[in-house]
Amino acid sequence: MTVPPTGSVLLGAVRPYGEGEPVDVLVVDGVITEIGTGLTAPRGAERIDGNGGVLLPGFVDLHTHLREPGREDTETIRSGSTAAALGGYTAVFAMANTRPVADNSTVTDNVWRSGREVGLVDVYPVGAVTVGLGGKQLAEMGMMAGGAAGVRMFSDDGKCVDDPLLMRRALEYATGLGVLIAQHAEEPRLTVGAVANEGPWASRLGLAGWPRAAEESIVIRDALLARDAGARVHICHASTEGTVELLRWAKEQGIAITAEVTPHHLLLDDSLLQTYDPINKVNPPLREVRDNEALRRALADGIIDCVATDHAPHAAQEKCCEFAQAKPGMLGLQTALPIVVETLVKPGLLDWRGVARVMSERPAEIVELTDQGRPIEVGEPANLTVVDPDASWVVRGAELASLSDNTPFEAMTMPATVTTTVLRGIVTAHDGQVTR
Ligand SMILES: NC(=O)N[C@@H](CC(=O)O)C(=O)O
Ligand SMILES: [Zn+2]
Repeated sequence: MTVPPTGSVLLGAVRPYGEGEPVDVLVVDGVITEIGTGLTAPRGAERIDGNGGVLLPGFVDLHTHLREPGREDTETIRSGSTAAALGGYTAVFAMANTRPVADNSTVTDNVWRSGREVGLVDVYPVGAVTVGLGGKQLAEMGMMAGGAAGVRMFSDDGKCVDDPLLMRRALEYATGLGVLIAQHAEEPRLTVGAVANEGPWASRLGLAGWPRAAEESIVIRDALLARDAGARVHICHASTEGTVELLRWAKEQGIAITAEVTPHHLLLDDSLLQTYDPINKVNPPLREVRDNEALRRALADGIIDCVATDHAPHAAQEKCCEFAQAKPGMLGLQTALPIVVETLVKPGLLDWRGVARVMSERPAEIVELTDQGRPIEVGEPANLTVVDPDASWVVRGAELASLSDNTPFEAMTMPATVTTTVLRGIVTAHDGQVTR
């Protein structure tokens, strides 16, 4: 593996974890070398004024869809990396449901190399669990794990590995390889034709319901499979109150299960469907207010480990048709942090240390990254994000860096802004612009 480039920068007047008086943070060759006041930038180092902003470890997204290869009209590794850097991310995990599917090391290594070439964020390819996401035959996980990309997470996301025996084998195989399986928990026999949360809104609007049991039955099944296999399992985009209770139970039993929640499942509920606007169509579907509340509490108390965006770009023509025909998925990279501020920081459920935990530290731990999600201390790698906690802005899909516009937060006011992102000492984004 080639050594990645590093940079030197002086971040002036920042508040690590939003605590105390502003300090300067000096980064030399990608490593934090000094934290104090009145520091001067060595020759060649850039100086960025943090204006008293909150300094956090760079965010790590375990669930991003970059659409390259195959649908470069909707997102590329470059455009998605740009959105990620502007959103405060220093690492993203690019899901395998590309065309061709990332079920072999040629694809995963190419995604890895392209991410490095762009250089705005570390792009970690996720390998498919099964060949072609077909759910029938295990993919060559060992080859992908052993390739240049060193794939560390596998998922058929977009589809569930619904065959229990195959899932059991995948968990056993992954354990041997020391990698993680992330499950899109959806029992497909319960969601035939389903497009909206099963509940009063779906009934009223005549939309086919996606029952909670479709998610929860797979969550509990996979917890038990992981228990028996002595394996770790990660649950993608948890969306229901019931899933929270099952995760709580499984964790109490000592089962090695982790889970993520998306910003949209923290903030939005299925009453939005009354507009019939397919912009609000997503998998799993937007649920109910009680689910939003349960998911927020679960994130605050650690039952849900982290926030993941499920950034899912789609072309305008795939989002403007009938609700039932539209593609599911919504953008997320540039709005994730402000939504965490809105739903957790403002109500007092999380402080900035907690934000660092759910956006950076836990996701890095889950995939065993040793250079991300690290404490802001001398000697640590400088993957960092500066947030202006009071700079509000209005979301305009057309102005986001993604090649697609499908944000459900159009025209909403976001309460906070990522101002600077630093990857190994290289400023990748500052004041709304990427640097490369
Ligand atoms: N979440 C979605 O609604 N869509 C994702 C797939 C997925 O994450 O399940 C996509 O690839 O578009
Ligand atoms: Zn999914």
